[in-house]
Amino acid sequence: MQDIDARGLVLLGCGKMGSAMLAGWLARGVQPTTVHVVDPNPSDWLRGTGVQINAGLPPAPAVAVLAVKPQMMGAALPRLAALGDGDTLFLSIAAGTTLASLAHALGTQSPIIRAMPNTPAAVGAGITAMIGNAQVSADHLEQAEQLLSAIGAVVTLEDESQMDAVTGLSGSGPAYVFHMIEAMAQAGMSQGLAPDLAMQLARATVIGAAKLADDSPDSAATLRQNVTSPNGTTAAALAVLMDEATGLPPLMARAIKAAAHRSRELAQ
Ligand SMILES: NC(=O)C1=CN([C@@H]2O[C@H](COP(=O)(O)OP(=O)(O)OC[C@H]3O[C@@H](n4cnc5c(N)ncnc54)[C@H](O)[C@@H]3O)[C@@H](O)[C@H]2O)C=CC1
Ligand SMILES: O=C(O)[C@@H]1CCC=N1
Repeated sequence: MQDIDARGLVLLGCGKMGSAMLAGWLARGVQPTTVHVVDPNPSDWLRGTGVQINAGLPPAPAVAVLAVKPQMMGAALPRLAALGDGDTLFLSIAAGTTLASLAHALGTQSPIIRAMPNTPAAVGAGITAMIGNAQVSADHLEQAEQLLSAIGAVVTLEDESQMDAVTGLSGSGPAYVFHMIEAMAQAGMSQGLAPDLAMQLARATVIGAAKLADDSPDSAATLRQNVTSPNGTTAAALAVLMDEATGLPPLMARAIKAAAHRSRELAQ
């Protein structure tokens, strides 16, 4: 992060994802005074970090991170278009906003990386996929890796067209798991449990299963089989969940297809 200490970092938009990233960078030792945040609604947390808020921007920061809603990009980008010295790396996490449209606004010679993180970034357990345009050097990629690894794992894509599927799978994915907690708790209530107990059991089950999946060398399929006694209760439930026509696989396929489709729509 030496380059950032010397040249500064600009963060455009500091909502849920911007603040998760900023918290990760500060925890990694980025100096607050080198970070310049632009956001019309700075949170109390942001004000307490010691970063520069809505002040003058350095003309050629090491990195400018774009974390506003895709619909806000049009209004927000002109502020950044004047920045950069040809070596300033632009890093966008906006869903659906393509490298081509970013280059159109920021200059076709600008190095730009498009990335897709997810909200577990807030606890350092995110996963981000990224891809850069032709102007991005190995140093830029390393810089982006350093910044994004402060909030979790990082993978590099081979082709930008993969980004819509990534957005549908891991970008939006935490919401599917949270909804599963809601649905499991609701189902427990339908079987006679009190709401608080049902929610406690559902949350703890998802957290425990996620930890086990993380710690164990076994595949998800093996971990599933380990729960499933022959002709037992789990087998009865999985017969419903694994039904080819009405089970979870076709439902999840439709959900992720809808998210990927929306990601493509946002690019229009
Ligand atoms: N929330 C999520 O799970 C994920 C979101 N993303 C992407 O991250 C981006 C930000 O999403 P969130 O953090 O969830 O949204 P958010 O609504 O929490 O944050 C957006 C921030 O941008 C600020 N803002 C609005 N207009 C602005 C302007 N003209 N200049 C500067 N700042 C401005 C708002 O005040 C707000 O603090 C979006 O593009 C989204 O597609 C990517 C991965 C996951
Ligand atoms: O819902 C959205 O559009 C953003 C992108 C991925 C997760 N949240």
